[in-house]
Amino acid sequence: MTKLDSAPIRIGRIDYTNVWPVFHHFDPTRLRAETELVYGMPADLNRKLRAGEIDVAAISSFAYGLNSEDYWLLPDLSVSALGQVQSLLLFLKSPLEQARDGRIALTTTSATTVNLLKIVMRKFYGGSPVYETAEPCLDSMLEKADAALLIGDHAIKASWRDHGYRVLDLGDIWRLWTGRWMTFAVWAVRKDAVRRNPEAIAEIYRELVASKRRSAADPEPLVGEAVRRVGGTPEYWRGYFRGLCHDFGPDQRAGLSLYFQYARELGLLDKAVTLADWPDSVHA
Ligand SMILES: C=C(O[C@@H]1C=C(C(=O)O)C=C[C@H]1O)C(=O)O
Repeated sequence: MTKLDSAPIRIGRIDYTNVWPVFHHFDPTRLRAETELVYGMPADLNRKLRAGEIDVAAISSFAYGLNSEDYWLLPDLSVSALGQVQSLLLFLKSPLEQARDGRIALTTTSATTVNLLKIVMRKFYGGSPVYETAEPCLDSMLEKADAALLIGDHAIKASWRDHGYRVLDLGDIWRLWTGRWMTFAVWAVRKDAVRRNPEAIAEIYRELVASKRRSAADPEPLVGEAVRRVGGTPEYWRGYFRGLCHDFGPDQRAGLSLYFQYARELGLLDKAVTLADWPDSVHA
């Protein structure tokens, strides 16, 4: 065995509640493979997977589109929704008519949703705002901008505040204009990591799918933990998890393909994207 073969597999875990169903029952200590969990915001994990600092991760689906030739998708895992998500939110300080050609602050943590917002503004609303990237803090973002985009738990916590802003849910808008599902995150593995250690990746994959199934069968443990760790009510979290889908079937793939097509039309991506599943996962 070479040294590389025995290095732990580094698994990226998005530090937002939306991925909990896939990770909640995933216990790395039970695996035969040696692993290390790396927590981060989606944008950090996108960069780390690209740089080979981690091997397999939940990442922004847009980041898969940028680097698809180096990655395989772990089949049937995603963070998707048909319509409202509750954690991909544009907070409007100014009327939409003004924000459309005004100034919009984008959270540093996202890749999929910032580009979804660009598609929405250009293609659906016919606007061309100036974008600036900012740390995910609603108050400082809106000091100078007409609107602010937050995702994940930052969006959820901001939505609970008595802020007085009009709020648009990007999942809702995508469904309204396209009728499609949207996929915000996928699980991707580096092709070189699979070549080095196919059995370990297969084991990790099996355990992630098992966790997803257990969570879908009984979300209550996740609901309880979300209340304890993030706040809010059990009813809120039941509704939140119900609105998310962690499968990646034909409907989700069709929605994501349309998003990639629009992103390419607008020059946000410079090539067409093929959704390529890890072929050996069938043996996992
Ligand atoms: C549903 C969500 O999906 C996500 C959105 C992402 C993005 O915009 O890049 C990346 C991963 C997920 O966290 C969310 O953040 O609330």
